[in-house]
Amino acid sequence: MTSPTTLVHRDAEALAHAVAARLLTRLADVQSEGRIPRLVLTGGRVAAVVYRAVAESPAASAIDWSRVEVWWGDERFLPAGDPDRNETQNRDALLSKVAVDPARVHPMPADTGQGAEAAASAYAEELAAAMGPDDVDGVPTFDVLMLGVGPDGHMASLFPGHEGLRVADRAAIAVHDSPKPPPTRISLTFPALNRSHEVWFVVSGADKAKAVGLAVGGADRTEIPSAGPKGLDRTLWLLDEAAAAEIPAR
Ligand SMILES: O=C(O)[C@H](O)[C@@H](O)[C@H](O)[C@H](O)COP(=O)(O)O
Repeated sequence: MTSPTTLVHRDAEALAHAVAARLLTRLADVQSEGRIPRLVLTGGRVAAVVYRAVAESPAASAIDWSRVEVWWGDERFLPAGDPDRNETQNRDALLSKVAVDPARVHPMPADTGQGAEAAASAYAEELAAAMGPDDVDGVPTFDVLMLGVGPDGHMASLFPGHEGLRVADRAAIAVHDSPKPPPTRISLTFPALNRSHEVWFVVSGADKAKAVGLAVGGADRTEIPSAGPKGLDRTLWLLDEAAAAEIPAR
C-alpha cells in the first residue's frame, strides 16, 4: 500500500496532455521490460480527452498496441454499442485508432438480457482466467489502473454507502440503484482495484475539490470510496488546480 502522491496541472487541458504523455511512457517502459502492459481504463470526460490525446500523440507509434492488454474498472450495464457505455466511448477515443489485438481487449459484458449478476460473474471469471501464478484476489496484477472521481467521492461504480463497498470475496459485482444513471452497472471491487502497480486518479474541476480533499486526506472509504484504491507501487492523484483546491496542507 502506498501513500498518495498529488500532481497538479494548470487546467483540464494541461492535465489531460500530461496524463496522456505519462501513459505512453508507462506503456513503453513496461514493453521495454519485455512484458505486456495491463491497462485498466475509466470512463468520464477527462479520460476521453486523455485517450484522444494518446491516440493523436506522435509518441503512440512507440507502443506495440497489439501487445497491450485492456480491462475496465466499471461499466454501465447497457446494450453493446450504447453511446453511454464506457467501452463505446473508450473505443471511439482510443481503441479504434490504434492497432490493438481484439483478443487482449476485455470489455465488461453488455446487457443482452442475461442480468447484471451473471455479467459480473462472467467478468470475474475472465479476470481469473488471466491470472498468473503470483497473482491474488481474483485478478491479474495490473500495471496502470485509471479512475475518475465523482463529486460524491465515488470511483468506478462504487458509490458512498453502497453495499458493494463491503464485497471482499469477488473481483467484479453488479451494482443496482446507482445514484448516477444508468442505475445498473458492473464494477470491480476494492480487492481487485488494489491489485495494480500504479493507480492513477485523474480528476478535473471545482465540483470535485471537496471529494478529492477528503480522499487524499485519508477519509473512510465507505464514505468516500475514492479514498480506497491504492497502487502496489504508486498511487497518483493527477489533478487540475480547481480539483486540487481543498487538499489538506501537509
Ligand atoms: O460511471 C460514471 O457515471 C462516470 O463515468 C463516472 O464514474 C466518472 O468517471 C466520474 O464521475 C468522473 O467523470 P468526469 O471526468 O466526467 O468528471
